[in-house]
Amino acid sequence: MRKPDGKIVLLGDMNVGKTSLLQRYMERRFPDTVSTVGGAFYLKQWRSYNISIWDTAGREQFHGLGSMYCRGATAVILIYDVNHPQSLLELEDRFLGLTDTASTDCLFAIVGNKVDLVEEPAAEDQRKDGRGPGVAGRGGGAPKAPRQVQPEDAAALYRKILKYKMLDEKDVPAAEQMCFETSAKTGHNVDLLFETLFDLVVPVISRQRAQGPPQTVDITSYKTPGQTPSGCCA
Ligand SMILES: Nc1nc2c(ncn2[C@@H]2O[C@H](COP(=O)(O)OP(=O)(O)OP(=O)(O)O)[C@@H](O)[C@H]2O)c(=O)[nH]1
Ligand SMILES: [Mg+2]
Repeated sequence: MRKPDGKIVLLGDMNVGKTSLLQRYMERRFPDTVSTVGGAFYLKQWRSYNISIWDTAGREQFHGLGSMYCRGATAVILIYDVNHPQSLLELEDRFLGLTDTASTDCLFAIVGNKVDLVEEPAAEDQRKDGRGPGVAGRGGGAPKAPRQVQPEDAAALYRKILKYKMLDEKDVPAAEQMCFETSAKTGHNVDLLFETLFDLVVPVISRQRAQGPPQTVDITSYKTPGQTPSGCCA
């Protein structure tokens, strides 16, 4: 098997839907999942590149493995559940530090999943008593609840990440481009998320290739002070 050219890692608290998102994209379905143990990856060919996409475990006891999975990552997708504000806070508190092992030009995307469970106040959904569709939801589907996390909260986290990584907003994709709301259940924005990232990752991979392997010090070209032509204090 050819070594992957790039690596994308999914991080986030347990139950936010990392495995479901990846399966929705790769297998075009929304199967029942079991909580991930360790990690697993898919290979995706995008143009002439092979990209590995790593699903990780959100459970606390596997936390230590996260930085290993992030090693050399070209992009990290940080996932939270739009119905659980704590899962967004965890991204900053518990997961961001794991990305210290990622590539220096690593890209970041922030994803609010399970948006299908959010009760949006659309005009046609308003009941005569002025309340929304209620916990029974529209069309008798899963119970919906008012939105818990605003898109601006995700954009604020994106900017914090840029600060943490000491990146200038001018040199990286804008928050609007890198913050998504998805539903692994309905497929909403799932292709957009992965394919936007693939398109952004490709130039990073080709830039890394052009630069070649990391520079090493060539000790044969090092001159001891005795060999150096004296410049000043001889
Ligand atoms: N309604 C709804 N449920 C979802 C969605 N995505 C995932 N789920 C459900 O949420 C639960 C957890 O999903 P997983 O994909 O296993 O979550 P995970 O982030 O991989 O969890 P860990 O492997 O424990 O870290 C499952 O019951 C999924 O069916 C979504 O977009 N909408
Ligand atoms: Mg999982």
